[in-house]
Amino acid sequence: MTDAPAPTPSYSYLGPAGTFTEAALKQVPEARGTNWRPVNNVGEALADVVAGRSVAAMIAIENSVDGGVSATQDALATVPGLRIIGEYLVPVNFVLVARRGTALAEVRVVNAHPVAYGQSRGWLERHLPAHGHIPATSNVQAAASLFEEGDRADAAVAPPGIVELLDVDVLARDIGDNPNAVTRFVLVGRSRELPAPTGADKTSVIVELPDDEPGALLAMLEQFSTRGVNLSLIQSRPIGDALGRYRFVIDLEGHVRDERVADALLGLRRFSPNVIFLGSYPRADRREIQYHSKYDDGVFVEARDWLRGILSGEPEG
Ligand SMILES: O=C(O)C(=O)Cc1ccccc1
Repeated sequence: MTDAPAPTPSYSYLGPAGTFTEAALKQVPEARGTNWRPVNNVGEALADVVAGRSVAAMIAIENSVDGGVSATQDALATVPGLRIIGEYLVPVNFVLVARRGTALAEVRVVNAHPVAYGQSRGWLERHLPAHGHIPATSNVQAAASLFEEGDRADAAVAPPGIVELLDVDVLARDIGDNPNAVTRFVLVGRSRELPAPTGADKTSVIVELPDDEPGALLAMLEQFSTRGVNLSLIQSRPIGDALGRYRFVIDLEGHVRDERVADALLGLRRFSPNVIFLGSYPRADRREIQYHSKYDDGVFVEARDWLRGILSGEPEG
């Protein structure tokens, strides 16, 4: 009897095909030749991972113009059991498209993904000052909706590649507020296995501050500064249960297998009522992490050995 072949794994991404999220997934070598599941939102992508329908999901987490994608940050804070396993960067720029024959002067209402809208607002306000906005689930869906019955929009903000997918006129190119805009995506799975350190890693955590403790924010930051750990992102998000309660989404330079990072996480864990470890993974830009030699692994190991010696009554050498 022969074993049945293992089922082809699936990866979830914000669809339909042609989105920037799909471009990010194309950068993942392990995803080649697998099933790709187009979904409508971050929640659906992560639910696929939690239920085991997909091994991982590609989700947008931050862009250089509009900042953190709050739906993603909040989902990572509240859906248990998720791990970030990789980071990918995609340059983004946008075109304004319409059904064939539409003139720019006729555009009253624009379909756009909220994050894309946030990045094209300057152009839209200058050229279509009285426009209305209808939110779309993705950049490609914004344009696809123009062909759906009952859609009230005259134009859509979409990726330049949309012209290969849909029969549209391009009313304007490069309508993004920043021509060098980049979106950062993360690949999120469930595996507890830590990727090996590469020397160019990031670690993501979400940390809650203790209530009503003066200086708590400073105490949190000291955990990093006293171990020479640099942060590449720190952003607060409301916890949502009461005014004035926040959690911090933090990306730090290094891998949890680096002694200085592990020691900083121990410090965080002692002080914070809730620390969520979201993963250690290679940085998208593969830039090697620089830190002072006084935070080398060997320095932490030596200090531990010294203490162990004291506790076990060894003579000091
Ligand atoms: O992946 C897409 O195309 C999206 O719709 C999400 C998005 C929105 C804006 C910038 C990058 C990704």
